[in-house]
Amino acid sequence: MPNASLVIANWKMNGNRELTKTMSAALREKLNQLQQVKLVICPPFTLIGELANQCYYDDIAIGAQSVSEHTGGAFTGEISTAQLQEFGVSYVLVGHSERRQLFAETDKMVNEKALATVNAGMTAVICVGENKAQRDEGNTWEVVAQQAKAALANLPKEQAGKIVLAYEPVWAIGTGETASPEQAQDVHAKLRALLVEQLGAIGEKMPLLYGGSVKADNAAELFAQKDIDGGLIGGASLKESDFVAICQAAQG
Ligand SMILES: O=C[C@H](O)COP(=O)(O)O
Repeated sequence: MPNASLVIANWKMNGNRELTKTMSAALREKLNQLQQVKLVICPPFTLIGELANQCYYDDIAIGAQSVSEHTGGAFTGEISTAQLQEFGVSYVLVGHSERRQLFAETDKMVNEKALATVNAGMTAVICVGENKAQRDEGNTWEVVAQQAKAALANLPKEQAGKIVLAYEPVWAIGTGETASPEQAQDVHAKLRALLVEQLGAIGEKMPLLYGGSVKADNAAELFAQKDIDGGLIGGASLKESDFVAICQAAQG
């Protein structure tokens, strides 16, 4: 039986005002059947206000796809934690592989962004994952552990409740090539142990999400794994019927 508790939509640089309406309406219709699953949507910055208005009366949380590690000032193109919070944002994706690869975000920046997010009272969804070459060379866990440890550096234990980890193998993102449930569970179990080692008993309860080509037809099997507590969904979060089906798979 799936035991997933958190499903996060990452629209990336997709979507428009219309999608904020149709997606929130589609989810609203099913919310009473999805009570065990926390739903979060991370639209592009410009759609956050509109989506927050659409979801105001629903139990759907709003997330941002990134945030600045700085609190304000001369950082053209950036956005601060306070500016996000003013629009009702309560989750922030941190260290997504696209940010790391395409926008040169380093482990140090990921750590600073995660700390800025939790210190502001929001939940940081820290993304980690190996690329194809790293997996083929047998370095998956080494890479993932190093990213996770760096991202969690200096995190006060009492803030651990505001951290979610998302394992996203880079080779599975947007490729249609999903990690098998066994491959994903293997990494999740190791991440669970790492969290317990670093943060103590709360590590047992911290949500661990899987992301990478999660679709309506493979979600249930992934979510049924012991240490997979939900999903970070890209492409399939842009179509109402697909995303609703994934959320239903999480509910079980
Ligand atoms: O943030 C979401 C992940 O990058 C997964 O994207 P995807 O579901 O399109 O593979």
